[in-house]
Amino acid sequence: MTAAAPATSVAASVGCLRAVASFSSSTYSHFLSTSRIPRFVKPHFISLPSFVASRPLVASASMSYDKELAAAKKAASLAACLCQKVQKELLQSDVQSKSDRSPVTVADYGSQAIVSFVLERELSAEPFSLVAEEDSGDLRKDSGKDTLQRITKLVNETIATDGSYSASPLSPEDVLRAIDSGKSEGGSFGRHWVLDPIDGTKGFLRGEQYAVALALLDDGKVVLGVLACPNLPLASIAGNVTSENAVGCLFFAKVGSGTFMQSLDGSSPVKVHVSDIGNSEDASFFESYEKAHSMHDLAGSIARKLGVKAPPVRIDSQAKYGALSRGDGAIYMRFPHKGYREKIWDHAAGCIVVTEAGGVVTDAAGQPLDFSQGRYLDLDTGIIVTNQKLMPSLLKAVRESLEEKSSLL
Ligand SMILES: Nc1ncnc2c1ncn2[C@@H]1O[C@H](COP(=O)(O)OS(=O)(=O)O)[C@@H](OP(=O)(O)O)[C@H]1O
Ligand SMILES: [Mg+2]
Ligand SMILES: [Mg+2]
Ligand SMILES: [Mg+2]
Repeated sequence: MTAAAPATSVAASVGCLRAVASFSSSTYSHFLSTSRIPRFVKPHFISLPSFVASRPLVASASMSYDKELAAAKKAASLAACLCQKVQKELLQSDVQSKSDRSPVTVADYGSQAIVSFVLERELSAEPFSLVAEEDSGDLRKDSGKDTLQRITKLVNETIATDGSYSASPLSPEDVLRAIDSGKSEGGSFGRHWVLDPIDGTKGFLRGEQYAVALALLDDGKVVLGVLACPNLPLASIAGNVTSENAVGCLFFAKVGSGTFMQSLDGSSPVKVHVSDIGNSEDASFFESYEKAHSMHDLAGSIARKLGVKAPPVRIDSQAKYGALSRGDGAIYMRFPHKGYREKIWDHAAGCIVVTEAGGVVTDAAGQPLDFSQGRYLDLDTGIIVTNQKLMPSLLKAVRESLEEKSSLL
């Protein structure tokens, strides 16, 4: 699945404003009054006073996270509106390069500013910690002034379409501050939002798949995740084909509650489930579009061992996790080249979207991903994702292929 359909993207972007409006803060005001221990008594950087230490250590199971999920859906949907607008008008001049030479666009910055703004507004009673991909360094330089003006305009226009924030428009300084709220280091204690404002920037630039990926960690565990995929068809993309033109999916998952998908223009959510294929010959697999991001030859050798007949489906971004969560394919394999360190924002939202849909996400050694170690994932070799039935044979094939590869070196 690659190309976005321009006509349907326009329809989705108009519609998504309706959907965002329906996540109004007033609809969950009752959750504010029934919330658990106030967030302001939960310090992130200092030693625990006894009244906080008495709080159950395993927070996730008993928490509802309803207002956080509503805020996350609203934030990601509004950010997706901004991205859709930019993708339609994409100009080469909008693309900057970070020091690692990865691309970054006005939409990456604008999306991060919007998510940060919306979460802070919607959850103002809670301390706010955000681990996010972008920072404002380049925008603060003289050479970034015009870009910053453009981002500020885009952010204000997008926020205005929602109608629930009546305050005066954000200044460029407000936008820089909102972007820089994303500098948190995360960790194993307390709550941290994790954001990839555009995952798959290269896909975004090609006019293809990308995702706004937002998750919440509580004491190091992912407890909710939202994936907005503006160009992903609402219908299945199994076999790399789709019969329908309508695009724009919002996946969301909360610990213990399953995974749901709705259209970005606000249809009712439907519960999704991973494929229940048990015979690997019938499975199809996803992998990164970019060869530089994952060793396609290694995934190919694993697929041959499993007897997979279908060719790989190459799409950008965590849209792969979303598509897998609804059963469009059964396996996702990702084997970065030596030396690359995976970031938590590239997997946190996708991971809970798949696991709550009944899937399994592990590293190449079969260990669950650990999101509690800061901005990076500390993992063995690669990431594999599939359903419960296929995981044992997939792990075996991965182990054998890795052994063969290392014996050749
Ligand atoms: N060398 C290398 N190896 C592995 N991964 C890398 C590498 N370089 C970048 N990245 C990260 O890949 C993110 C894009 O996700 P995907 O790999 O799924 O997309 S793609 O299909 O390859 O476009 C991409 O996320 P974004 O920067 O948000 O687009 C990067 O974090
Ligand atoms: Mg990037
Ligand atoms: Mg990314
Ligand atoms: Mg990104």
